[in-house]
Amino acid sequence: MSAFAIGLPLKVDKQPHKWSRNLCCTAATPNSNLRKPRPVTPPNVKGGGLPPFKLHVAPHLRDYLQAVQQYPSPLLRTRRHNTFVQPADIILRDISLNVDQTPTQLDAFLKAGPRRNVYHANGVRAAVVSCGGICPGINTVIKEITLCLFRYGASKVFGVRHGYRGFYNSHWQELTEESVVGLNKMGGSVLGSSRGGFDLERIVDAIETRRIDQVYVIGGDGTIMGCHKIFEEVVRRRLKTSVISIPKTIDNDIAVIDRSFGFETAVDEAQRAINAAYTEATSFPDCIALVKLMGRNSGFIACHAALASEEVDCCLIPEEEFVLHGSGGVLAYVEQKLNEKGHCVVVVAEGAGHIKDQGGDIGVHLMNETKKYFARKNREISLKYLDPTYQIRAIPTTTHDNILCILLAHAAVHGAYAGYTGFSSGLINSRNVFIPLEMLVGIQKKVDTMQSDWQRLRMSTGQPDWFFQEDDMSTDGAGV
Ligand SMILES: Nc1ncnc2c1ncn2[C@@H]1O[C@H](COP(=O)(O)OP(=O)(O)O)[C@@H](O)[C@H]1O
Ligand SMILES: O=P(O)(O)OC[C@H]1O[C@](O)(COP(=O)(O)O)[C@@H](O)[C@@H]1O
Ligand SMILES: [Mg+2]
Repeated sequence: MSAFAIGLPLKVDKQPHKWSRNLCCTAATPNSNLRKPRPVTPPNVKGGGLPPFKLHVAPHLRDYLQAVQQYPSPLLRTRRHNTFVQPADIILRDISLNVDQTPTQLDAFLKAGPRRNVYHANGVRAAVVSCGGICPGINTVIKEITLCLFRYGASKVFGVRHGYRGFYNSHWQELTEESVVGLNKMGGSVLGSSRGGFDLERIVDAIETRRIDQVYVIGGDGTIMGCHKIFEEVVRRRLKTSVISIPKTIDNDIAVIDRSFGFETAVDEAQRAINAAYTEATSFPDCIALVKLMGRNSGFIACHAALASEEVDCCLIPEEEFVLHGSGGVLAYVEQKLNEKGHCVVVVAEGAGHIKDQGGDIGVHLMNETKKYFARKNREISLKYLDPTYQIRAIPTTTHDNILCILLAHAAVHGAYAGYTGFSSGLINSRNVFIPLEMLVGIQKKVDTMQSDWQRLRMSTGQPDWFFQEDDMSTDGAGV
């Protein structure tokens, strides 16, 4: 489906530091046939023109259904005209530039929001499903999709139970304006969720036989891969059905977007565990408190929670190699902290050291190795181990996260009504946009240990760069 994401040939001003005011690039706009790009001139800004950009346009029903009809938005009855998004409104992804370098194409996305014209008539039948692990905010997303759909005049909103398998395995639950009241106060997913059970043919059969016009899929990286397959099959069958993803992951590991909903809540909740760990650590002599947090492949929760708490001495994540033993290892560093201040707080993401991949548990391993290390030295320590992993994802959202859920849900519905499909709503530079699904498929976002978040954390905790100190691994045993 790469034809949908359009690379834009651009006229680039050859003069360094001066982008042409009249710089023009070709881009498919929402009203054009995507196979026939037409020129779009970025709006002028004071002091110069916008730099060249590459607009990632979401697929549209018109791309494969020639006869698809356009209607005035039902929202025109209740909204002022100037509150609608214009077809050429875009959001840039790259806002940090080095002006000494030749400008390159900047990634841009269609701004999310309601359009004046829609491609679904009154009486839409929609389905909503949530898949994968639970996460704070799923219920708010379900509630707001439902409410927004009814504002547009939808006739039926179905909740598919327990993830993808629910498309063909169980009865669908009807969602109404009344039934979603108060959902935002509840953790988990009112529809249930699941891993596994993805049967593409049966899922799209169910969508087709139940005459579903819009499918909303709430889920993480695995779910998005499934969602993209559903979209492709829907296109293959030439169904007039918009397929939309609302990215969900507590680990914040979805590419392109600023952050996923629920992440901030999880980081907040993790603070409570770290605070408890700190209180324990400072209440006993020579006390080490160890907190294990979620993050199998990406350590964002551990990194942000440790940074925010300012009470953590050491944070271990999957993205950074480390050694436990030896003079440059984690255990020697913990000992140094005990010597300096009598306590040490360690936060570890569950994927750190990659022993989870072999079925191990890094938290338990670290606890055991720490005990053995100090026993060998005949040093009495206290060790407190906290594992709040499930606790941090089973709660409702905090304020900002709840607003994010509302934005993402509404953006998804606006995009679907505007005829877009095969896209995800998402936040880029704090603005809601439509992201073609294919940009999210198969990529997992990781903490970049060369970038500011991690470097800031190291500056704050004072923990060393383990990688450059591993020459002493041999002194008292094996590494991780
Ligand atoms: N490559 C894939 N193709 C189709 N469906 C997938 C794929 N990977 C995962 N899924 C489905 O997505 C759902 C959720 O996936 P999972 O990886 O458990 O959670 P998450 O979406 O949160 O990453 C499951 O039903 C799973 O079968
Ligand atoms: O025990 P479960 O339900 O499989 O969930 C644990 C896993 O879910 C995660 O939180 C991520 O799941 P999601 O991507 O579905 O949000 C991982 O950090 C963790 O390994
Ligand atoms: Mg996943």
